[in-house]
Amino acid sequence: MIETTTAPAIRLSSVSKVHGSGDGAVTALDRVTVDLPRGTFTAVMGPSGSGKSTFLHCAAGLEKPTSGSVLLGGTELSTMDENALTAVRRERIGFVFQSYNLVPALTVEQNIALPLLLGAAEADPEWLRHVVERVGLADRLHHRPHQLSGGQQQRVAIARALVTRPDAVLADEPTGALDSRTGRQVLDLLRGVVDGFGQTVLMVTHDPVAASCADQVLFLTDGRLAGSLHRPSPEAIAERMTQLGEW
Ligand SMILES: Nc1ncnc2c1ncn2[C@@H]1O[C@H](COP(=O)(O)OP(=O)(O)OP(=O)(O)O)[C@@H](O)[C@H]1O
Repeated sequence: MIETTTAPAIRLSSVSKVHGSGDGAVTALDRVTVDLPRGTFTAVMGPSGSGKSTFLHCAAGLEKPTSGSVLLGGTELSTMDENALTAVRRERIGFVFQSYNLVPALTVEQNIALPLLLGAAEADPEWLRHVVERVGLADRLHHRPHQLSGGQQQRVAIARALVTRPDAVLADEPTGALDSRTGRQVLDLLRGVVDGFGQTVLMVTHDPVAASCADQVLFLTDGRLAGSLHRPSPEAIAERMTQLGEW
C-alpha cells in the first residue's frame, strides 16, 4: 500500500479479539473499526473489562487480532510474524505506561536515548535536544529515576517514547499514578507533542478530565465501539460514561 500524508497513523478495520474457545470464549473486541488520523490525540474510555487494553494492544501489535486488519502507517500488522512485530514496536511505536518503566541504573539521558542504543533509530542529537527541552528535563539529565518525582519520571518516559519519531505514541493510563496537578502537566505535555510535533497519540484512561485533552474520545462497551465524542468537556464524557453503565 502506498503511504500518503492523509493516510491515518493507525487504522483498525473490523478488529475482533476472542480469548479461548467454546463455552469459555471471551470476546474482548468485537468488530471495531476506527481511524486514528495523523497528528491527532485520541482517548479510549469504557467500563472495566470493555476492551480498552485489548484495543491498545492490538493497535500496538502487542496482541494479534483474531480477525480484522490493523494498519500502522500503511503497514499491515495483523499478519506479521513475531520478529517483524517486535521490530515495528521498537522502531515505530512509542509506549508510555502508568508505571513509567524506566531503567533504575541508567541516568535520565541514558533512559531517553535507550531506544537509540538498542538500534531502534539513527541517533539525531538535534532531535534529542529538542525532545529533552520539550519535556523540560534539560537540568535533570544526569539524575537517576529514583531522584525524580513521579511526574518527572513520566516526562522521561514520554521523551523516550518520542526519541525514535514513532508513527504513534500509545499511552496506557499515563496519569494513573500521579496527583491531579502533576497529571495535568503530563497531559499538557502529550497535548503539546500532538500540537507542536504533529505526533499521533492514543491514550487509554479512566479519567474524564484526562480524556478531555484529546481530539476524539472513543467509548467501548463489551468490546464494541459505542460511539465517540469530538473535543468533549469532562462533563460530557462523564455523562456518556454514566449512560454506558458502571465505571
Ligand atoms: N488473556 C486473556 N484471556 C481471557 N480473557 C481475557 C484476556 N485478556 C483480556 N480478557 C478479557 O477480555 C475483556 C476485555 O479486557 P481488557 O483488559 O481489554 O478490558 P479493559 O477495558 O482494559 O479493562 P480495565 O479497565 O479493567 O483494565 C475482559 O472481559 C477480560 O476479562
